[in-house]
Formats: sequence, C-alpha cells, structure tokens
Amino acid sequence: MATRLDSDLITGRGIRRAFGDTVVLAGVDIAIRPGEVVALLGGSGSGKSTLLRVLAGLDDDAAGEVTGRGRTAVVFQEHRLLPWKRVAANVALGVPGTDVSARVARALAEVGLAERGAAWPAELSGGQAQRVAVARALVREPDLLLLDEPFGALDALTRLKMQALFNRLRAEHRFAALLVTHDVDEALLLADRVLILEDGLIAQESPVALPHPRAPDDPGFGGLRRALLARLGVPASPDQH
Ligand SMILES: Nc1ncnc2c1ncn2[C@@H]1O[C@H](COP(=O)(O)OP(=O)(O)OP(=O)(O)O)[C@@H](O)[C@H]1O
Repeated sequence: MATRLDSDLITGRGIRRAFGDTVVLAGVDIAIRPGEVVALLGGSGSGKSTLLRVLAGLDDDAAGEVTGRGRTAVVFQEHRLLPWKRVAANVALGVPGTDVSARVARALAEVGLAERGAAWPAELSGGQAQRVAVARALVREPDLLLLDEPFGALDALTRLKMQALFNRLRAEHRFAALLVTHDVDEALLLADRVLILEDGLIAQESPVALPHPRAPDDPGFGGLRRALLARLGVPASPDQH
C-alpha cells in the first residue's frame, strides 16, 4: 500500500486507466522514495508501460493523483535518438543551462562514449545507442529515472553490461528509479523492491534485501527468483538457479 510520506519522491494514488471497455489500471497505489530502485514486473499487457507513462506525465487520460517532486527523466526500450542530429546534440536536446556542452561530455564519458559525441546515431550499435539514451537522461541530473524495458532489445551480453553500468551510475548519482522489465533476473540484480502488476493492481511487493554487487549464484538470489517466477506463473527450467 502506498501511504503518502513526505519523504516520497513520487506517489501515485488510485491510478485508473481504461482503453475503451478494457480497464488496464484499476486504482494503482505506488510510491517511490529517494534513491530507491523499484522493479515493476507483470505479464505481457498487464499495464506496466501504461503505469510508467502515467507517472511520467505522458498520459492525460488517466484518473487518479500523481504527486512528485524533483526532476524526472524517462528511458524507453527504443533509444528514440533523432537520426539527423549527432550524438552530443541528441544528448543536449532541450537541456537548459549554460554549461550544457561540458555536462553532455561528462554524461557521455560516464556511459563510456566520451569519443562518440560527433557520431551519427546510425553509426552506433544498439547497445551504444541505448547508452546515449541513458546519457540523455543523466545529463538532466534526475532524481527519478523512469525506465521502460531499457535493456529489453539488447543481446544478453550487452544487457549484462548495461545492468552493471546502471548499478555503477546508481551508486554514484543516487537517483531513484522505476524499472519496467520482463526479466526477473534483471529485477533481482538491480532493484530494492519488486512490484508485480496483475489485474490492474499491485498484487505483490517483494523486498530484495541482497547486498550489491549481486549475481545469480549469490545466496538468497535463487529463492527469490523461484518465488517470483512461480508468482508470475513461469515454470523454472532445471538449468536455472
Ligand atoms: N494507446 C492504447 N490504445 C489502446 N489500448 C492500449 C493502448 N496502450 C495500451 N493499451 C492496452 O493496454 C494494455 C496494457 O498495455 P501496456 O503496454 O501497458 O502493458 P505492458 O504490461 O507494458 O505489456 P508488455 O509487457 O507486453 O510491454 C494492453 O492490453 C494494451 O493493448
């Protein structure tokens, strides 16, 4: 239950959203505290992206109340870079302030792309383009990152690297995040808390009290993983931890 605390960074209360006769969000309560990483799991079509869009202020047709403080930045599964602008210009787009180019250079360096500011988006790999999308969020110095399957389109090895990058950036910048993901391992590697969205409501909340850095063979990881997979109705295969 999301009781409003003054310390919360963002709170959604009674969020409802329907498309035609289909109720996707049926009165969701959610709160995220400063510095906290919350993963949002749920079946395909359960409304995860819809909830993220409402929290991001990108959906005018939802009912309920969202109150937030601090700066928010969003990262989507597709990088959404403008192909006719170079990488640095994409990161700088819409960023207020005077020292923008220095901040852009710093953000690109933080995601390991210090040398690629002058490149065109089409010259980047999928993983690099998604790093640029992360830099574009970072340069805004967000208190809250809203991430909609940010690593979902990447190959497994690149995804692992991006997860490690996320944990590094998080330790350094201490932003809070809501991470929509299909991947139970990703949720357990990154999040402090895992929420499951089901039938339009937050059906389960699981704390992930494991120290960082985490790995799937850490004590406690396998048990949490099995419990979440079972809750999501996914049979664990024998080769999984
Ligand atoms: N603009 C829209 N118009 C009509 N229906 C929509 C719209 N956006 C989402 N929906 C429907 O709302 C439901 C929830 O969609 P949403 O994308 O939020 O789910 P999700 O949990 O993020 O799914 P996935 O994990 O497959 O990405 C789906 O049935 C989807 O078809």
